[in-house]
Amino acid sequence: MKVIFAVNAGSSSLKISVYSAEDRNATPREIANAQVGGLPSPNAKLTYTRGDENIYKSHQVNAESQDDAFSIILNTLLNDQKLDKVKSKSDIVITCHRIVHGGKYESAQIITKDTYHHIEALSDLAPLHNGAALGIVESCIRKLPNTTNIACFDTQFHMSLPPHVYTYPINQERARKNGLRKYGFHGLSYSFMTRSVAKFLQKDVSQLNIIALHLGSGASACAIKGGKSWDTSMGLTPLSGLPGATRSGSVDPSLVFHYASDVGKLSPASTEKLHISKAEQILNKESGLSALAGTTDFTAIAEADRAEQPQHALAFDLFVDRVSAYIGSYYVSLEGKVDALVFAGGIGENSSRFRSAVVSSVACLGFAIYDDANDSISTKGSVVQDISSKDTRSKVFVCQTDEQLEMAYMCYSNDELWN
Ligand SMILES: Nc1ncnc2c1ncn2[C@@H]1O[C@H](COP(=O)(O)OP(=O)(O)O)[C@@H](O)[C@H]1O
Ligand SMILES: CC(=O)OP(=O)(O)O
Ligand SMILES: [Mg+2]
Repeated sequence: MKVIFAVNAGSSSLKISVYSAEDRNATPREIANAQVGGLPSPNAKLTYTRGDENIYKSHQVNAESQDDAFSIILNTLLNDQKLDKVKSKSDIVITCHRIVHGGKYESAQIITKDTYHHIEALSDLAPLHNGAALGIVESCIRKLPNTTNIACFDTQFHMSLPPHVYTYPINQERARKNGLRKYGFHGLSYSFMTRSVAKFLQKDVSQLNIIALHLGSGASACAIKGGKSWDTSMGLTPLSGLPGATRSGSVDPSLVFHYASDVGKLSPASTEKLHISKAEQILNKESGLSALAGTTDFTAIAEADRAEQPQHALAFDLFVDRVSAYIGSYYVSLEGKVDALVFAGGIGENSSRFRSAVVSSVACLGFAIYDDANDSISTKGSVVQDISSKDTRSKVFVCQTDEQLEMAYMCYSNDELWN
């Protein structure tokens, strides 16, 4: 029996799921799940579930960083007497980590000194993520000496992008030398969605074409052709494409030079290890929904009275517009052969109003939803839920994506990682 930890450091959350497996061929079974949301904050919220039992629903904790949140979750798990498979730190034999930027790694890797340094070198390309995730890897090396640490990359799913999609039209020698290309992110989520939707439709993964939307604090879209990533909206870094909670998404690159004269300088948030310019700080952390509406709480944005809070309405409409534009573009690049449009992520799974607005705006492509189904998505329901109206050619689904389960699945299905 092995106990696996799956650690997912998102930009605003830390999610850890604990799995047990009796043997190599058993499916990972989740025995506990803990999340700290609203990071970083002295009012962050801890949610903890053991089996079917909710222990904490929204318990206030002080977590100024992802690493603080990791210590809080580790202590919660170790102090829970009823979690009998995790009695001590030595019970945790595999810890898989979601690493957002993995450069050109095509598969999950055991973290050695070399892999660690390689991931560290990529940190500047994912300033909200890699550094935080590596801080947790370091904590695991220190605090869980029996564990093998495994890096599962957000980028690996997108290594199938064709050259005409991943290439930027810039000097090619410079592009190759500096690794300047589209990498794409949220790959663990897209890989989970692909497997789950194929299973739901009883189709072979290699026959599946979908337009998948992962809409969380970071938001992206992905065209999946024959079960593989064919195009995606994020690029060299997770900044491009759709706007996010605090990220601008794509803007005219020249905007940077007109924003203010000193944005090329190092941001005060830079550290010895991580160098970010003021421009990167502004576009990654001070833009997006928060710059438009003054909040990153999408429920508040979606439910606001349009006349009383026009800035909320603007943020909502702008997000609908950008998401719809990707759906249109990917519908064309998939030659109209689309099995389903799939919504996932904190916003995609929870905001029926947003799904409804997006699907209305792409109705000309033949998508339509059944309102009753859209309004009654249940987190206790199945992983994939169909919200399309009856007679549509292409389906609309909501998928409760699970990046942690995808990582556990990768470890279970890979001999090298398992042994
Ligand atoms: N019930 C809800 N209705 C609308 N939006 C929600 C709801 N729950 C969470 N969200 C939004 O989802 C986003 C966080 O998504 P999530 O995927 O958890 O983030 P992360 O990128 O940190 O993994 C936030 O913008 C939050 O406001
Ligand atoms: C890649 C990325 O933006 O991740 P998240 O949405 O978890 O912040
Ligand atoms: Mg996320």
